[in-house]
Amino acid sequence: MSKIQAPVIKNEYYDVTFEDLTHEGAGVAKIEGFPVFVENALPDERGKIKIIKVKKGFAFGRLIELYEESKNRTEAPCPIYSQCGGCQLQHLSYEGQLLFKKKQVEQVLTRIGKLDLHKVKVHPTIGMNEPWNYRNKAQVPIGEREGGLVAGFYQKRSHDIIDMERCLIQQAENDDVVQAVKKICEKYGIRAYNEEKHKGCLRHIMVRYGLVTKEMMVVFVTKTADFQQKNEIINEITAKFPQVKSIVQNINNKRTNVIFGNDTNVLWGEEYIYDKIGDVKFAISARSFYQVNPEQTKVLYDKALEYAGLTGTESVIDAYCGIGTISLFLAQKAKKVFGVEIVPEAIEDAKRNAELNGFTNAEFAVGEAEVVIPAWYNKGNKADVIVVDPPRKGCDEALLKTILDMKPKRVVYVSCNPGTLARDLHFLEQGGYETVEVQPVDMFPHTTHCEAVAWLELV
Ligand SMILES: C[S@@+](CC[C@H](N)C(=O)[O-])C[C@H]1O[C@@H](n2cnc3c(N)ncnc32)[C@H](O)[C@@H]1O
Repeated sequence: MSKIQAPVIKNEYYDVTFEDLTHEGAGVAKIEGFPVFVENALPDERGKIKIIKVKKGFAFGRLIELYEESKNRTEAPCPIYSQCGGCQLQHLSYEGQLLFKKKQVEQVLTRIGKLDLHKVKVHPTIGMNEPWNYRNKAQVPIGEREGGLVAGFYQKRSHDIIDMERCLIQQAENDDVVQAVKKICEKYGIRAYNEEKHKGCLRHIMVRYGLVTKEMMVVFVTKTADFQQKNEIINEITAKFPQVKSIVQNINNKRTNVIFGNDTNVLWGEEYIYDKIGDVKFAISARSFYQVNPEQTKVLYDKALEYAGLTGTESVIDAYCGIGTISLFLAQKAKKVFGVEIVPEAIEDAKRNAELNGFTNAEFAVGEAEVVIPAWYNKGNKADVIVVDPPRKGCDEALLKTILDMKPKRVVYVSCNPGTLARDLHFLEQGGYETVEVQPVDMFPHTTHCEAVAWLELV
């Protein structure tokens, strides 16, 4: 069989029109039907590209010159946008980003979910009024340069750390604390961890901020437990930032890209800081999973609660419950909530959070949702409503099968990956459910990440 030749050649230049955006935010042009992906290009734009890599069914190009700009193009306000990989869509107007996310959901629901968009209402993406400074957690790698430390971000496709004073999607309070802590550590001669030599001390600084309570936590991730002059460093941080309520050390002695190690000790203050979403208060520890955009989290959880349609008589399962955030939102309106999560520490936090808010109708179990929930059902238990909020890979099939067996009248699916959402909705539709509505919520403005919540009814 003759091999099909790609109609493009590496290092050659082509004039193209961009038709679409990939889910990663690259512009898509077609040359004789052959897709070429180009960073920083937008649909409806025309320009000159250079082909930089040719693969079997597609190629990558670099934008050389724009002949015609999209009406949705805007100047990226961040001065380091082109170096940092954190945001991918700052060159697209915010309105354009919200449309892109809705379209992304619609495309996968049709292509993967086989859903008929005449029957399923996909709402416009709910965005933020002020889509900047929303992140409540800064997690910055630490490096060294002549005469000092650098705290910033890994340059795109490399492990070189670029110093950064301001991140436009970060809460300014977090940037202030990171910069000050870097300087304090510098003053006391703390050495940064060197990845290649596996030597040095400080690997990462993490700062968390409770948007409602204004409480802050500082976490030092170090190579070993030995952290010289920590008392002096703590004194300086607490004198400068009275809102810091907790200083924690995490030890990671491994040669790895994974940020945290297994050992975490409180160096000063509390083990937790607190924050509130709506009326519910949460204790957040250094390792807890807590949504990074608290303002939009409230929007997302309110929508999940609305889709759950609770009247106070229902028994509800919250699968993949983390520290019980959605569970406790549901507990406000349900008779009983049963939360399941794989991380034991998160379940301890969930139980503590239930107690903190005086909820006696929420119960939590540690384990894989696909094991715990079938076992619970086999013992004769049933839920009227099931809420799932799985990681990017979506729900395990064993859990989906149990949902089909258990037949709750409603399923609410909170998703951070439209592709797996569409796959799982298809499975549930095949088994007797009907998707009624899908609501994309912009949890991560200026990035390509897309969150959505779907409401399904048993037919
Ligand atoms: C997207 S987070 C949602 C957390 C929580 N609902 C929230 O909004 O904060 C997904 C959660 O699923 C947990 N997880 C991953 N695989 C799991 C599994 N097989 N069974 C139960 N939980 C799992 C993760 O630890 C994480 O806490």
